[in-house]
Amino acid sequence: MESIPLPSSSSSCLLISSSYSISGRPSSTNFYPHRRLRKGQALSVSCDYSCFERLVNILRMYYGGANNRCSTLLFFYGFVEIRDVSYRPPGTKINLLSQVNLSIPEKSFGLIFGRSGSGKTTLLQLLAGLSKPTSGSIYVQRYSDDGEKIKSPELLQPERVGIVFQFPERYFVADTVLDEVTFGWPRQKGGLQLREILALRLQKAITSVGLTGISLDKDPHSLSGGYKRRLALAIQLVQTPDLLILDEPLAGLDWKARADVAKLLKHLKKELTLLVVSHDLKELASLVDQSWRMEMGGVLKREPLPI
Ligand SMILES: Nc1ncnc2c1ncn2[C@@H]1O[C@H](COP(=O)(O)OP(=O)(O)OP(=O)(O)O)[C@@H](O)[C@H]1O
Repeated sequence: MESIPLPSSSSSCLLISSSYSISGRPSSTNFYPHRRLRKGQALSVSCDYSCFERLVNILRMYYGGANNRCSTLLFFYGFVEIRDVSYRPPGTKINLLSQVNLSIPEKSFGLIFGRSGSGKTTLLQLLAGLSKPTSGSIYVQRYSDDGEKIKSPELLQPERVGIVFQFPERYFVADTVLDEVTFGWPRQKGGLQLREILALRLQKAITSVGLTGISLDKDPHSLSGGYKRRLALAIQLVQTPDLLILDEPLAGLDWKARADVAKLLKHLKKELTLLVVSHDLKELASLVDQSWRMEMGGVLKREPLPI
């Protein structure tokens, strides 16, 4: 981990939390290029890999000056790693996945494509913790910016993973949008703090998927196809996952809804790691940072999109 010592009188720090996002909390009014920050307001800047280095240099210049208020500038980034994972359903002799390796950086967009029946959904189910690998492991590893591993790998906790299945609207169970999003939340009255946290999470999820114009009393089944997908995303986002996996997010939508969902995914990529299985390569191509082909027999190969 790189740490740049800055004046000891400083009381706030700027933290680079991954190779793609930068966040900080100024202790007093501060200027960030083109932006004034109020006391206590968090700064979050996202960029794709190509602009990361430039952004870091700007931050070094800006926060490295004599009047800066940062005590440290830390660089580290995390990867979700799948190592040598094989999967054979219990009671069978067929390997559906064979020595799969995959590494996806935080806050990036990975896409897995490949023929029907090759094992893509099976891999997503392992990532979501719905089944366990027969061998191999799935974990989160943090690295410093010089590529050194920081502490031991952490197991990828299923509660930190959101999964949106193919045609998620088929699994809607509630009569209102609000009940659908908050399904499974504690029904007893929690403390004020818990209720505030839940209300904030709800508001953030609804806003980030663009459902603010929709009444929370509306029947989820009466929404348009695109809005049903937004709702399915909100249901997952409200759990604040680190990794969101999506199985065929554009399937069955008309062209307008497909374009809307693709735009929404582009927006979500700034906030969390997305791993998507899709046959809709052209529509998602502009979002993709890394792609893999799943070959029959569950063999995964890193490969550019064939378009
Ligand atoms: N529990 C199971 N027992 C035996 N075979 C299974 C089991 N689950 C899935 N399969 C088989 O594993 C193969 C891979 O299925 P999977 O759904 O992962 O493929 P996929 O690449 O996602 O396909 P598609 O693109 O059509 O969704 C298929 O041949 C499927 O029939």
